[in-house]
Amino acid sequence: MKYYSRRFIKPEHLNPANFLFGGQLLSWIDEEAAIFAGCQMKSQRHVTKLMSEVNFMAPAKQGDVIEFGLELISAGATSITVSCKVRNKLTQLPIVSIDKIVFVHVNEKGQPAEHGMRANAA
Ligand SMILES: CCCCCCCCCCCCCCCC(=O)SCCNC(=O)CCNC(=O)[C@H](O)C(C)(C)COP(=O)(O)OP(=O)(O)OC[C@H]1O[C@@H](n2cnc3c(N)ncnc32)[C@H](O)[C@@H]1OP(=O)(O)O
Repeated sequence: MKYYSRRFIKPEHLNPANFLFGGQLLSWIDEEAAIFAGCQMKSQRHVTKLMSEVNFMAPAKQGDVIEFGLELISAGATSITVSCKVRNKLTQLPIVSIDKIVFVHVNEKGQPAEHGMRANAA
């Protein structure tokens, strides 16, 4: 798995327990994974279809730098599946893991459309 962007945890990202808000992290993951999926499919028009179990393994806190790992798992005719891991940049300790995020390439009407890319399960 290759690690791409990094984010710095600031006060506005925290929940009442003073850890990184889970919804904020999921929003970042969706964005990072969608860009990764777009690069794989060479698509700027795709939607998130499914996220498998989200395993929050350890909290992140203010001042932490986290990084986003993404990997292509498989590709179908219109969809691709990627996995995501987020870890602490400094300690490398895992923060969250999602085995499957499915993106579907769509046409201008929002219907599934072939992305023209084929890959075997990695
Ligand atoms: C050059 C480029 C530079 C990069 C440039 C990057 C640009 C970066 C852009 C940022 C991009 C922003 C990304 C926004 C991310 C959202 O915010 S999207 C918003 C939230 N998502 C939605 O609103 C989607 C709502 N759902 C839908 O519209 C429809 O369900 C969908 C997704 C169009 C699919 O329609 P459907 O009728 O269910 O489709 P269906 O034909 O049954 O299946 C289509 C594919 O999905 C698969 N599938 C369907 N259900 C499932 C399931 N439950 N599990 C697994 N797979 C499934 C099927 O197997 C099929 O795959 P293939 O075998 O063809 O590969």
